[in-house]
Formats: sequence, C-alpha cells, structure tokens
Amino acid sequence: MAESWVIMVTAQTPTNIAVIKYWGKRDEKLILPVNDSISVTLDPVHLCTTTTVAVSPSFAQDRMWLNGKEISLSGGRYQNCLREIRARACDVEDKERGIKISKKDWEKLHVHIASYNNFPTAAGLASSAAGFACLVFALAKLMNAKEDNSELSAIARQGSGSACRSLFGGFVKWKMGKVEDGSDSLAVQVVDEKHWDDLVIIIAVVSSRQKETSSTTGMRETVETSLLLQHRAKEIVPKRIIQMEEAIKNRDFASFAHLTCADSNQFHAVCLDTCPPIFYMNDTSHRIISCVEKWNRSVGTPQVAYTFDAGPNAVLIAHNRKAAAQLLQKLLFYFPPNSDTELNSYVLGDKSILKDAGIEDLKDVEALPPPPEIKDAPRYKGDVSYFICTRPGRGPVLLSDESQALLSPETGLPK
Ligand SMILES: Nc1ncnc2c1ncn2[C@@H]1O[C@H](COP(=O)(O)OP(=O)(O)OP(=O)(O)O)[C@@H](O)[C@H]1O
Ligand SMILES: C[C@@](O)(CCOP(=O)(O)OP(=O)(O)O)CC(=O)O
Repeated sequence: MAESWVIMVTAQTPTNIAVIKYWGKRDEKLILPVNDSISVTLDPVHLCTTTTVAVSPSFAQDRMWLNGKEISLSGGRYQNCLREIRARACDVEDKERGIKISKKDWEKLHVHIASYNNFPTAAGLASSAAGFACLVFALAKLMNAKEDNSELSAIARQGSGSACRSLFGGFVKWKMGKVEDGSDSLAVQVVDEKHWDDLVIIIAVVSSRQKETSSTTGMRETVETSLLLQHRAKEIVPKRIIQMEEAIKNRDFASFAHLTCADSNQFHAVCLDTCPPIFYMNDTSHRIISCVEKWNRSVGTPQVAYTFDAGPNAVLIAHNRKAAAQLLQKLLFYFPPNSDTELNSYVLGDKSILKDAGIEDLKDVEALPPPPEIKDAPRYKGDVSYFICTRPGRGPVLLSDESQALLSPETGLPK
C-alpha cells in the first residue's frame, strides 16, 4: 500500500488593478510585455484568492479544483508554473511526523490544488492575477523554494502577466526586463500599503458576464495591427512610469489621478486602434467617466481617478474617505439599484463608506439630491450590478489555521 501522509500549505493572495496598463506582449510564450506597468494591490479582505496545495505519495496525478469544480491542469500556463516551481523545490522535512521529501522526490510526487476566489471569476475583476499569484506562492512554500517574491513573480507572470504584480502589497511595478529568457521581467514593490493609506477604492461592477475578447487575444490583435500601441510603448509609457512613481512616492493625488485616467483612456484608444476594433467599455462606463470628469472639473482639483481594464467595470480611486463618500452618493444617485435589490447586497466590501455618505437604506438612495455639476441629471436604475468599496491592501500571506484549508488533511481531497 502507498504511504498515506499529506503535507499541505494554504495561502491568500490579493488581486491588483493597473494604473499604468500592461497591454501587448513581445514574447507570447514567456509572457514578456512591451512596456513596464504599475498597479495598486486591492485589499484581500474584499477581493482575494485562497489556495491550498497538498502533496502526498498517494496522489496519482496533479489535480486542481477551482471554486469547488475540478478543472484541467493541462493548459500551457498551469504547466509552465508547475514546472518552474518544481525546478526550484528543495528538501522538506516534517520531523514530528517523520516525513522527509528530498529535492529530487518532487519530480515524481504529485500535487493537489484547491482554490477559491471570494469574488466572481472571469468577470473582469482580475481573478487570473490573484489566482496564478496564489498558486505560485503556495507551491513555492510547500516545496520550500528559496526564491523571494520578486523571483516568484517571474514565475506567476508565466501564468498570467498581471499576476506577477499580485506578489506584493501597496503599489507595484512590473519591470518589462530586457533579457531573452525573461528572468528580469518581474515585479518590485514601489511602496507598501501603509504609505498612502487614505486612498479609497470603489469598484462599479457593470456586468458580470464573461467578456467577448479575452485580454490574451485582445492584446495579440493589438500588437499585430495597432501603430498607436508602438508609439505608446516606446514614447508614452516610459515617461509615465517615471511620473507615476514620483506621484505615488509624494502622495501627489492630482498627478496620480491625471496619469491614471489618461493611461486608462489611452489603453482603450489602443483597443479602438486595433483591427478589428475592440470595445471593452459600454455606455455605463462612459457615463461613469463623465460623472467623474465633471465633478473633478467643478471642484478644480481631482477628487477621484478612474481606470478600466478589459471590460466595462469601473475602478474608482478616491483621494480620501470624504471624497469616497461624496463619490458613492453621486454613483448611487445615477445608478440606483433595481427595486428588488437590497442595499446590503448592492454595496459590498467596506460598508463604513455608506455610513459616511449618510445612506442607511433604499429610501436614502431615492432621496439623494442630483449632483449640482450636472443639469437635469438622469438616473440609470439597474445599470450597475453592484459596488465594492475597498482600499489598497497587502501582499500574499500564509494561512496557518487549518480550518481555512480547502483540502482535507487526511485525504488531500476538497473538504
Ligand atoms: N483562483 C484561481 N486559481 C488559478 N487559476 C485561476 C483562478 N481564478 C481564475 N483563474 C484562471 O483565470 C481564468 C480567468 O481569467 P480571465 O482573464 O478570463 O478573467 P479575470 O482575470 O477574472 O478578468 P480580467 O483579466 O478581465 O480582469 C480562469 O478561467 C482560470 O483559468
Ligand atoms: C487590461 C489589463 O488588465 C490586461 C491584463 O492582461 P492579463 O494579465 O489578463 O493577460 P495575459 O498576460 O495574457 O494573461 C491591464 C493590466 O492589468 O495591466
């Protein structure tokens, strides 16, 4: 009979949103980008992936369960991550249980992986970023790999480019790198999550449907057809990266907001410059942009920055809690929930922002005054699915409490 011990590790990893966008690869297989990018890590309390990885001599093959359903690990991206981590595995010993795994055993041993996203998967909320970062981080800890988080980020990158930025909290830069094997294309922390802790982030989930053009396909078509992308990657982004790092280090919200909005808009312009053109934003996205632009202009200094990834959802970064509360009032004025929706399931995450905005129930939403900066402001009931209030957050952590593990310590199968 095969030995029956199981060794497991559970990790939790955040998602991230780029404020200077990654769009376009110079090497598809290694996932090497055409420009640097910068992101903010979102608080894992509200958006995160939890992954348990287990090893046992009784496992017959590598297996993975995502949100409770078994999925195939045969895809190249999963295989690349598994291969790269296995190549860095070291000796592991559990003295108490008398278990020893030597470096070379890892080639033969199989792993079980169970992962859970506490937010919708493949809905434009960067589940692949948190997911691949968590997979690589958890496997590295299980296999006692000695690499630091930057080195691990270069492996997570091979699962999904944006995943490399989820290995750190706060603000993170993905350096595109120069060398052919991609070993210098990795993430570094710009500042940690405590550096600029008055920022508040509100996500408007405009549509939870799966998108038409995946990021991978979209950016391939852009690289093949858009001249604007070449100009962006060579001339625009390098300067913006320097300015963005400065703005973040100095907590200069005006510059930060200007750069964030301009870069999101240029990314969508590059999508439009693709043949055939790619449309990720919809009317609701455009209305949110207009609401923020008009408000910022009426105040004279930016209160909120917006950014949109490869989908219609808006990520709004408010200067502080006061601006966030005002923003939420405006958003709820324009986009009240359908009559059958409860406020509690319409504004998720950090609900204290709702309180700051003086909104306790749907009656308060109905009574909101129209934003003064727009005449005859219309209301678009039901056009937003829900809002998530969050903030910049920390990087990956190990969860030592076994009750949080997703696999059974006896069988290594999902609990
Ligand atoms: N927790 C996870 N662990 C491992 N892989 C995951 C995990 N969550 C998602 N993925 C992978 O990422 C894929 C979804 O990626 P996709 O880019 O389509 O959506 P998204 O990342 O949620 O949205 P977007 O990239 O637009 O922000 C899933 O099909 C799965 O392969
Ligand atoms: C618009 C983006 O979110 C694109 C993210 O693309 P992915 O990282 O999902 O693409 P692959 O590397 O092909 O997996 C911008 C960003 O996150 O920088």
